[in-house]
Amino acid sequence: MPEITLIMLGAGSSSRFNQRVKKQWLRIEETPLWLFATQTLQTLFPFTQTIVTTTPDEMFYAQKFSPHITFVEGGDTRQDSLQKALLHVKTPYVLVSDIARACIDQAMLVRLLAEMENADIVVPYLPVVDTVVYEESTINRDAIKLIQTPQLSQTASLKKALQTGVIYTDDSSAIKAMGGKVAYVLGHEKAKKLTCKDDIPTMDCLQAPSNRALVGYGFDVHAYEEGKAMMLGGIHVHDTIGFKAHSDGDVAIHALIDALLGAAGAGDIGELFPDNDARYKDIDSKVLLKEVCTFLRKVGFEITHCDIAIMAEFPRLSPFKDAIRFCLADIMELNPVHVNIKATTTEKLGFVGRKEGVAASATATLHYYDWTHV
Ligand SMILES: C[C@@](CO)(OP(=O)(O)O)[C@H](O)COP(=O)(O)OP(=O)(O)OC[C@H]1O[C@@H](n2ccc(N)nc2=O)[C@H](O)[C@@H]1O
Repeated sequence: MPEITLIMLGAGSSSRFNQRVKKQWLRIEETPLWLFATQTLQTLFPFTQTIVTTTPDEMFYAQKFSPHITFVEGGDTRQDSLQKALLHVKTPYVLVSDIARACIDQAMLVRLLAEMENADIVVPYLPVVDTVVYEESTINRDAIKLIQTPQLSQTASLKKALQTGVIYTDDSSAIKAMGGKVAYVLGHEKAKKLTCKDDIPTMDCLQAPSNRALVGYGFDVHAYEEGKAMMLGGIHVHDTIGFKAHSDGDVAIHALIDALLGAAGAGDIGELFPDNDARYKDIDSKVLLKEVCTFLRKVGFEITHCDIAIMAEFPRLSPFKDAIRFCLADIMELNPVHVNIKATTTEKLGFVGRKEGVAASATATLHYYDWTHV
């Protein structure tokens, strides 16, 4: 069995998809597209290693989906990402595909494998069936090939071809420019690339996202600190007694952020915003909440509900509950009725009862972005 590494290129900006969600993160049932495309190919061949390129800000989250994939930070261009991934390839052959081509079939891969020892690269293509006019002249359409991926290269040839510094739109162009041998095999209509949202209905291998509700839980505590304002739920609730914290100490927002991250399986607030990072010194936690909501929508979630309980003997929060609700609803772009705020004392018990600090817990509910109605 030939040793082949699979490289899946998924670090694109998804700009032409032009939705809040990036196309890489559309869910097929509960699987993000990048993992669905990867697993589709992995079921067709026992690759020695699988490498996925992703953007730096999504890397931490993508890694939570599989311990068996090598994740590599992508570059500014497809070719940059490919060259970074190739640094990790040790096998004589490499299959390079775009996660946007998610519907690859076995027969197409078999055709690529059949030619792999006869060329530097094997490339799937589609013939042109329409009449083609080039600069007002009709040209011979039989001479045209519409190139697809995945493309199967001899690793050494591909690495060498990309060293010239010239930017190519695909691997075969680079190898051809180097004088390498290119073998063409018939591709498949199904292997079309998901580029714009209107392409979705043509991707017949994609199942609709799950409609399961995903619920997360968060909890945080902060001690009082005199000499600073208290921000709670995004609202200024006291002038001279605030919270001891690296940020503004908004314990309600921190619990809410942990609940949102929990529902997505994305870890906790301290992983995203380390409390020793100068960027977050005295930061307004509303900024952190907005960043988390934007990230969650980018990676394929809709935010549907949250419920926060604040445990405090001081200050009295009833006068602020509605202001907190509307403030957080605005940041999360939620109907305020779906942002519930509760406050309770602990009947003088524990650190809250002794007025040493405030605790907050929260739940948050997410759903997968439903692309079937795009
Ligand atoms: C908001 C920030 C940023 O300014 O700081 P504060 O303003 O609260 O101080 C932080 O995100 C606030 O993170 P938070 O998670 O509440 O702080 P901590 O309780 O100290 O935990 C910090 C990090 O250490 C990890 N941690 C915590 C406890 C523990 N026994 N083992 C751990 O590994 C947590 O997973 C977390 O990622």
